[in-house]
Amino acid sequence: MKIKNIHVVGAVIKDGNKILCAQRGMEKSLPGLWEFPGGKIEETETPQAALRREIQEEMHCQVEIGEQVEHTVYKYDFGIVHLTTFYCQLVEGTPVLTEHIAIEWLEAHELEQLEWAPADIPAIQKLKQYA
Ligand SMILES: Nc1nc2c([nH]c(=O)n2[C@H]2C[C@H](O)[C@@H](COP(=O)(O)OP(=O)(O)OP(=O)(O)O)O2)c(=O)[nH]1
Repeated sequence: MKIKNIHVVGAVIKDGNKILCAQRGMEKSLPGLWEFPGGKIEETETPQAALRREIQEEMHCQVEIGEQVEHTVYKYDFGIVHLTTFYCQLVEGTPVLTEHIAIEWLEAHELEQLEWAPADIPAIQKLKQYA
């Protein structure tokens, strides 16, 4: 069977020096690992539109999307994830937990304390470097 390509966007939501980190549920793929909130890009969407939609759905917030942080391609056993992360600012609302089991606000140099989804590691490195 052909392995599927999964196009995903993630939001690096910054508030001052802190970055929002979200923990995946235990019943999902990559259980309990940390990620940037976001999700799959639907066929008709731009990455930015997908990210705005996902953050609204998952965290009940509105974000303004800035520059790209990183683009990574990572092969998991369930598919090849093409992950693009963008800097974001909250413009309305306070993040609430709907799909995730925990959130943390950490400084860039603290991000490595968490166990991240493997596709996120290049973004974590980059954020640390530019902090
Ligand atoms: N949102 C998000 N997803 C990520 C990141 N890193 C990473 O490998 N992923 C993976 C996890 C999922 O396989 C996919 C995102 O899909 P999703 O958020 O729409 O799906 P999900 O977790 O509800 O779905 P599933 O994989 O359990 O079916 O990308 C990240 O930083 N943010």
